[in-house]
Amino acid sequence: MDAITITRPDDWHLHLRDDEALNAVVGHTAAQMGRAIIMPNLKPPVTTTEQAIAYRERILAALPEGSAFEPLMVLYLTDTTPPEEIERAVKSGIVKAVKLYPAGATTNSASGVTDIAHCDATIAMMAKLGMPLLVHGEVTDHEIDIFDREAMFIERVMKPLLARHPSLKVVFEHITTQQAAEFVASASDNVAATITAHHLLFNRNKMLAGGIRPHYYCLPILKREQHRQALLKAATSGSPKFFLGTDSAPHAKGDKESSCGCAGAYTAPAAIELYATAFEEMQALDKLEAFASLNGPRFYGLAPNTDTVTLERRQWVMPESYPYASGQTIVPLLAGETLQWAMKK
Ligand SMILES: NC(=O)N[C@@H](CC(=O)O)C(=O)O
Ligand SMILES: [Zn+2]
Ligand SMILES: [Zn+2]
Repeated sequence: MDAITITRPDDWHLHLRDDEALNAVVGHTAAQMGRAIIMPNLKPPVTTTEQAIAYRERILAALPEGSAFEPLMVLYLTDTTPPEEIERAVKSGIVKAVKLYPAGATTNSASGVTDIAHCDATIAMMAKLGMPLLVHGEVTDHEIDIFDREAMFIERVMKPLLARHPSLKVVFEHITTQQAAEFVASASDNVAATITAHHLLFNRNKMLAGGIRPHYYCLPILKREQHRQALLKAATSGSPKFFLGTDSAPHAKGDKESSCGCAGAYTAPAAIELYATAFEEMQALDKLEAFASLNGPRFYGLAPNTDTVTLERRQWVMPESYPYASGQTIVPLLAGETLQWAMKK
């Protein structure tokens, strides 16, 4: 196959940041995706419907002329988010989900949830109103090895949470392990997962063998090959529970190439091309459309996009960097490397 046309995809897990950074990155996603679920881990986080409405306006204002890209907003759950905030969020029509960051688990998660028990009434309201909970699924216990934090989260948090709220819609975000893929596949229909392109394409050797490569450092951290294989299998299985979420997470070059580098891979400039490469590895390009463009809207109760995108087998070189905020630059994943698929402009 030398070209493939699919319904325009959506990104069900995206970081756009704010202000100058937002202006620098939003065009990359808007060129490919019809919609995206916008992560609320700003400084300060987007914790209220009012803040989500204002953030959405800033995103719309930052879009290139004529773009039809639609940001879908998310609230950042805290220990003190009241159930009434969920009612306001549903009423607004623009907030599509609420995000659980265990406090300390990842970038800008300091205001996250210290103990999910504090959120019980609010989560009950979400279950009642059909508001999905998006989960960064890693325990934060410093005793737990960083490579085991996702698998441990399933046992310690995810299973008890679903036992208590069996009808809650849950998206296990950016899954990275065989345990998570198997858990989601065997859970009830209200449980789904996003998978990033980088976790489908790379194992931890890419980050650590023959030199430490900070642009491959993200959370949850890349795992061993066995887990990558399980993710590829899940993404290409045809199950509607798995869908595209890039977790494209921009950080300035200097904040990545540092003695204490930030977590996050910037994949937005070639998101759909990277997924096509991963699906081709499994000889499953015929499964790409469901994963990228159909399963996500179905889970969120939305219609698929009505236009299409075409991918061509054509080599191109990923730029070494793009402009970012405050005169800084941002290094995309696979900077300077040759990609095999290109989106037709
Ligand atoms: N994935 C990451 O490594 N980083 C994300 C946060 C997140 O999604 O956990 C970020 O905001 O930079
Ligand atoms: Zn996360
Ligand atoms: Zn993320």
